[in-house]
Amino acid sequence: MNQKELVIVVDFGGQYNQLIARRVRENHVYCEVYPYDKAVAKIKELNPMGVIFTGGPNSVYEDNSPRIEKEVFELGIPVLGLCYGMQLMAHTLGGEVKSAEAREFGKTPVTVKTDSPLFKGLSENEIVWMSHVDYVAAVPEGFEIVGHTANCPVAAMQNTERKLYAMQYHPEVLHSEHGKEMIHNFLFEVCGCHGEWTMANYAKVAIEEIRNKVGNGKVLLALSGGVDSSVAAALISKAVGEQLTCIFVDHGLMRKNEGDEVEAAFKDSGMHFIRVDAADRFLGRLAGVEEPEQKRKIIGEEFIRVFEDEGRKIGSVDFLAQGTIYPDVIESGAGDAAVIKSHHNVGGLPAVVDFKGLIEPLRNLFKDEVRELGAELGLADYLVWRQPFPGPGLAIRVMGEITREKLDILRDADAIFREEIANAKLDRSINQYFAVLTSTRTVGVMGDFRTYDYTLALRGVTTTDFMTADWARIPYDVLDKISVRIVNEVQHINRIVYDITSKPPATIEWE
Ligand SMILES: Nc1ncnc2c1ncn2[C@@H]1O[C@H](COP(=O)(O)OP(=O)(O)OP(=O)(O)O)[C@@H](O)[C@H]1O
Ligand SMILES: O=c1[nH]c(=O)c2[nH+]cn([C@@H]3O[C@H](COP(=O)(O)O)[C@@H](O)[C@H]3O)c2[nH]1
Ligand SMILES: NC(=O)CC[C@H](N)C(=O)O
Ligand SMILES: [Mg+2]
Repeated sequence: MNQKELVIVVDFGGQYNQLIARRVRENHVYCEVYPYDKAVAKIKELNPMGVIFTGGPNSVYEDNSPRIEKEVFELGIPVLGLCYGMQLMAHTLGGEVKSAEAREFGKTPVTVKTDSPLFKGLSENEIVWMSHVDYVAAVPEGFEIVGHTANCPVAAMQNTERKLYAMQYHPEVLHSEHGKEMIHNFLFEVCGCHGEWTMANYAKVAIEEIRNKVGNGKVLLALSGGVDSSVAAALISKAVGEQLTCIFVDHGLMRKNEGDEVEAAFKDSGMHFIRVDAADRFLGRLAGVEEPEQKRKIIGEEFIRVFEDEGRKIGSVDFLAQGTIYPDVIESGAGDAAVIKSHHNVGGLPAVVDFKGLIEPLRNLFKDEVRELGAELGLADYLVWRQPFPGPGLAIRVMGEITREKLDILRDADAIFREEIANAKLDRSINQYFAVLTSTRTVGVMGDFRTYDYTLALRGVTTTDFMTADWARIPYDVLDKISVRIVNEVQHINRIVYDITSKPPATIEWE
């Protein structure tokens, strides 16, 4: 890994911080994220090419808002402040930050100075994504304003001599139309990066690291057959071969036929593979539980207990490996970010675990990077391009209490939905699609009889990183075919709705 090309993102608690890291990496510059209170020590230790401050929910003029040591601006390393990061830069260096009367939110036209290195190659009028109430009312001495909007006097500022730059908006979000170019400009025009970091390098370093950590020990990998754990399996197997055993837990919350499909895919892969039938365990513990976070925690814990039991059977297993990726970590509330959902493999992990250590070689990667790595490792296309399926499975797609009957209804409906999406050749363009069994019942009429049955919701989204998503525009005739088939073929569903919310404000899964 070319550490010379490192950029450090300083996390002030924004929800999209990992996206910044991702944008940097898209430029083949390696990037790591550190919380604001540990960042300066890391910056001094690692001497990165550049530093980026993220946004965050606080206001700099409040007493307990996150700060950073002033010396970070004096190290001669370029700094780019975004949103809260810009406000903090202004505040720390003697500028003024105030609260505005109204929030500026959403796509906003901005006027920029194209002679700033940040805007090289762009036009004077750009569209950017704003999300703030506070604004910089006066820039610090030595700074010039290089961007403004109708409501925001300082949308971008710079001090080229000290290599300090800032933007009030979020270039990392795709809604900022040339945000990628602005980040590229910071990396290449300001920091002087060359972009030499690749997935082939990542694989090489990760394999080395796993080997060193594991030594002669044994590793148990939680393998779901999904993209992440399949890629983790390939990586760990390359690193420690026979020392790896893969455990697939069939928790009774899988989609139709999925258990058998996963078994078929891995049984003859050359890796040690064990399928555990744990449906009774999981469904027993989930009986009567309605609250989504509680379901997630129970599933997270039960997974671990199953792995521990299997570990004991194999004897002296040292490490538990999981296909955890960056979004799992951030959405479970890493650093100062709010907890949106406890992903079973992170926030749902019990405090006491019967293993010496965890191995999570994909913990810093985004979904599309994982796929790129999978392809690099020679994984089959159908595994690399599978749509993601959450570890808690159908438990978070049956709203409220889970019963075997509801699971069966959902499985059948979901299978029809997936089949028709594949028939319409939409399975690559819609990145995730599934059915949700709501707990709402409504009145219908079927063959002259009154029915009082469940409402099924269909969800389809387009996204690359699963951190933000748009609802998929599935053609009406495809939706119609799906609706007719499900109501005809699956008992106890008499109404179907299609989810037309993006993320944010909704999430992809319903629980
Ligand atoms: N049924 C399962 N059996 C064993 N391990 C599992 C199971 N479901 C999830 N896991 C573990 O939890 C991790 C996170 O689950 P997650 O669904 O995010 O990833 P994945 O299944 O590997 O990939 P994908 O996101 O494509 O579904 C997995 O990588 C795997 O280590
Ligand atoms: O392994 C997982 N364990 C979980 O607990 C979990 N919750 C959500 N997801 C998946 O993560 C992506 C984002 O989902 P949300 O927008 O619903 O948070 C989507 O791809 C979801 O399917 C999970 N995956
Ligand atoms: N998104 C942000 O970083 C917001 C920063 C600050 N809390 C504001 O509202 O202006
Ligand atoms: Mg999965």
